[in-house]
Amino acid sequence: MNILIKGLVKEYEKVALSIDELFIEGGKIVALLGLNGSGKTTLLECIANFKGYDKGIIYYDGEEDFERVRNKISIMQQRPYIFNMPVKENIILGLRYQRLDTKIIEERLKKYNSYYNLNFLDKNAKKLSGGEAAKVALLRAVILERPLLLLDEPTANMDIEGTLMTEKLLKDINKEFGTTILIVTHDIFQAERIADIVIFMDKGKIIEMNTNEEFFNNPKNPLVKKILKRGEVND
Ligand SMILES: Nc1ncnc2c1ncn2[C@@H]1O[C@H](COP(=O)(O)OP(=O)(O)OP(=O)(O)O)[C@@H](O)[C@H]1O
Repeated sequence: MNILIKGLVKEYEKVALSIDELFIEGGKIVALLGLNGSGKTTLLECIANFKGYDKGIIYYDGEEDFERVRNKISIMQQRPYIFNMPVKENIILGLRYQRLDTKIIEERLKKYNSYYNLNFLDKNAKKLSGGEAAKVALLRAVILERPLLLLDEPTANMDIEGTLMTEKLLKDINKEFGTTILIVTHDIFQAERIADIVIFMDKGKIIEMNTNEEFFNNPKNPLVKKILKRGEVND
C-alpha cells in the first residue's frame, strides 16, 4: 500500500508534527529515525488514525476515507497492550475476530512463531518479560498479513537474537506479500540492515529522506551527518 501525506499537522500543546508532503511507495521497508520527541510516534499514530490530526490529508493507495482502509493496516505500538490471557490468545486475537477457520489460525501461528519459537504459548501474557511481550505484540500485528505494517520501536526491548529474527521476519513478509513496513527505530544499524528508504525527523519535520545507500553514504543534513559520524566511531 502506498501512502501520500499532504499538509499534515498534529498539535498537542505545541506542534508535534508538520509535514508538507510525504510519499511512501508501496512494498518498501521504511525506517523512521530521529531524536526523542521528534514526532515519529505521532506520524505513525496519524497514519493509523488513532487520535486524528489538525490539518492535512492522508491517502492510502489514493483512498482518503480511512474507514475503507482500516482493515488493511496493523500497528504495533511503542508500549503494546498485553491482554490478561494466554500468550497464544494474545497473538491470534485479530484472527479470532475475523472468525477464520481454526486450522488456518493454527497454521499461521506455527508459521510466524517459527521465527521466535516461543515455548510458553499457554502462559499468561501478563507475566512476560519486556522482550517476550514485544515478540507477542509483533506476532499479533504480523499474523494479520495486512498490506501496511506500522511498527514503533518493535525491537527496543529484544535481545540480539530476537532483534535479528524480527528483521528476518520483516524482510520475509515484505518479500512474500509486498508488505509496506514503516518501522520507528533508534538503531541506525538496524535501519541500515533492513530499510529500503530512511527518513530522519527533527522537531516534527522530515529533515532527510533518501534511499538506504544515499542516506548512509551521502547524508545532506548537518544533524544527520553529525549523528551518522558518531555512529561510525561508536561514540
Ligand atoms: N499525548 C500527548 N500529549 C501532549 N504532548 C504529546 C503527546 N504525545 C506526544 N506529545 C509531544 O509530541 C512531540 C512528539 O512526540 P512523539 O512521541 O511523536 O516523538 P518520538 O519521535 O516518537 O519520540 P521517542 O523517540 O521519544 O519515542 C513531543 O514533543 C511530545 O512531548
